[in-house]
Amino acid sequence: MGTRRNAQESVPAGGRLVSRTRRLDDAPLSALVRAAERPHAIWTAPNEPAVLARGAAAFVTASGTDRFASVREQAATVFSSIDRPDAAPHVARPRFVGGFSFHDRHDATGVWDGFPGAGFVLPHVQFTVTDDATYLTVNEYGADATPASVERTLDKVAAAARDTTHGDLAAPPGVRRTERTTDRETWRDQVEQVVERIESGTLEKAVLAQSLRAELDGAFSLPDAFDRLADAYPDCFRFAFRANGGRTFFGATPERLVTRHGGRLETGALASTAPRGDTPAEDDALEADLRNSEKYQHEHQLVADSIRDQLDGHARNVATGDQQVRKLTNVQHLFTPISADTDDHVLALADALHPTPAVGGLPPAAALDAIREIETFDRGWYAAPVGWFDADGDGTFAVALRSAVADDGAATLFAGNGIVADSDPDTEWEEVLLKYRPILDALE
Ligand SMILES: C=C(O[C@@H]1C=C(C(=O)O)C=C[C@H]1O)C(=O)O
Repeated sequence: MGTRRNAQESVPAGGRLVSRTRRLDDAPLSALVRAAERPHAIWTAPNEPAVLARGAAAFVTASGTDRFASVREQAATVFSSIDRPDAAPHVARPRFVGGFSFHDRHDATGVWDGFPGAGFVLPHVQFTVTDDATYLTVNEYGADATPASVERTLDKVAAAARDTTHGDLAAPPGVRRTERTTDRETWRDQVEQVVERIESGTLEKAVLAQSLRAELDGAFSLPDAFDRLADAYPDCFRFAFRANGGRTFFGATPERLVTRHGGRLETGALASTAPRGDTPAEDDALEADLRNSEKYQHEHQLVADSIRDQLDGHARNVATGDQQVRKLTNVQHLFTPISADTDDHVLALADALHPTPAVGGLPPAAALDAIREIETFDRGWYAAPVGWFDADGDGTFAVALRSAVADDGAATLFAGNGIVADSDPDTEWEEVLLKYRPILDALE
């Protein structure tokens, strides 16, 4: 993402962070995204402000098993020098936005060229969009950052934002041709391999995924794709991150990894999937099957129990809410909300929780081995944490599902499903295909 800096030169020492905020007249996110041309990052989540990042005041990268802690340390260096008026609106405070790779060992090559093991941008120009207002925050970091230069940028960007008009939603680019990393036969074989490992007692559950390359008829437009996802998946976390070479990783995921706000954390288990019905009666019947199925309940319970275990040492007073069914446009899932008290930084919580067995499996190490050995594509940032954090350690991370990485002419989509002892390869295949729908519908 963002700049060409590597880990060693991520954050120059001895800088200071100057941050100033101004409230703008009505400027909706969609119009700002259209005007931004090449935003570094876009983040929207249910019940929290949206963040749009243009340019980088600082960019931190990291790799390997320590990448969560490394990002936190580098960001702390930047935040420690902050010059920002006490009266500045808290909602528009500077936030790092970015994400992680799924695996500890990650190669930023192929479609993932430009996406490091961890990459977070502190926006130079940061728009924070709430239900009531849009704020413009300008951040500058360096030995020569001054309030005067920040104010000049504020003037310029605020004037340009006043002239921002909404612009029209164009027709989607259209998909000319699709190509799978995994054909149906290979998928059957992969599911059987997982089931064999489960039967031999080394594994309880593993999530198998695949990818789909879609060649586009027209040019990919992030603002259009983003607007379409907003219409179809209003309750999801929508995100987009742009890498150096010009590729964009984007999606609309229903899965919160964790939110930390003050001393409270919110997470949950989202696992087990059924299609939506064509009629209300059919939909109710599918929901009843999901709720009453021993297989789906087992698969779901493994995730909920594991999340509580993963929070051990990071949270107190862990409370589990009643199981619900989350209905999305394409599928329905079992969902169990979990909340707790915590003193940890959101990055420490994301580190502890990633990957939950909703996208990895159990036991965790055996599941990750199975995924690495059996899957025939590179997960990159798919199914990994994406989100934001601030100077206080508050933030939100979502699990980057229902996602794709796109350049001008093609998009690679990702989708997977949990495999347990009694999984049927053909049923799993159909469920996986449904998970491509959000992105395919935004492109076709
Ligand atoms: C792996 C994906 O989804 C995950 C797997 C699910 C399942 O196994 O039923 C359900 C929701 C997600 O936790 C995906 O969307 O690619």
